[in-house]
Amino acid sequence: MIGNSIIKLNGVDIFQQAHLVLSNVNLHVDKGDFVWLIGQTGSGKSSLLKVIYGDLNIKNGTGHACGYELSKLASKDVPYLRRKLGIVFQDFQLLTDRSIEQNLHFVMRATGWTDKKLIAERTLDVLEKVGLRSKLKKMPHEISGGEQQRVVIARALLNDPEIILADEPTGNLDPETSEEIVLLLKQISQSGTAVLIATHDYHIIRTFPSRIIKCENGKVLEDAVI
Ligand SMILES: Nc1ncnc2c1ncn2[C@@H]1O[C@H](COP(=O)(O)OP(=O)(O)OP(=O)(O)O)[C@@H](O)[C@H]1O
Repeated sequence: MIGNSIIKLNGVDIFQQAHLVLSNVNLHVDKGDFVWLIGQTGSGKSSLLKVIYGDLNIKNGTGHACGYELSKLASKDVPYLRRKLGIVFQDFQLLTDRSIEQNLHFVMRATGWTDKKLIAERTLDVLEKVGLRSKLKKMPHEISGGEQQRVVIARALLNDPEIILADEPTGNLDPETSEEIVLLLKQISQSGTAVLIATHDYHIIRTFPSRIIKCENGKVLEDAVI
């Protein structure tokens, strides 16, 4: 980390194959920031997130995420970068054939946790943070959609990330449950973990006003308004 800076992109060009999706991207996200990411379908939101989690290389410019220099990121570094990022995406849902506890243990073992006592303690700790300690033994289908999303957030918190990246975290939820999820993410940001949320849900942005960045016409615009 450079000071309080968690994400720092300076003059970065982002390509999908030969197509320049976003040019001259300048973005700073600091510890504890809560940032909305908006933009029309195809405007480059996912591409920007992919750069941050090391799934897309940067061309030109300089980029840092959680202390890693993105232009020099080797494939072997990617799993370590990912441990510093909590990912809350539609594509990373819970494993349906395992309990909440087993879902969390699975990720912990995959990210290098071995001590059974520490695994058990951390599992309860993150479930406590999202208010679901009592659901430890439940299967995903035995809890609501909003509770499942809370477990996904708990899973993202396991390795004490510097930032949570969330892509449409309220996509499948009713308005009331959406507000509960965003309130939880807001509280997480207030405890020091930065939060960056890509969304098309302007209602939820109005409910939780904060900094908005927008992908538009191949640029990332700061202080966007909706
Ligand atoms: N794997 C890929 N190969 C080639 N082009 C791609 C790839 N993924 C995305 N693109 C293109 O890059 C551009 C930006 O796409 P991206 O998925 O970043 O947009 P988005 O803002 O996240 O859209 P949405 O809101 O639909 O998720 C689009 O023109 C898209 O067609």
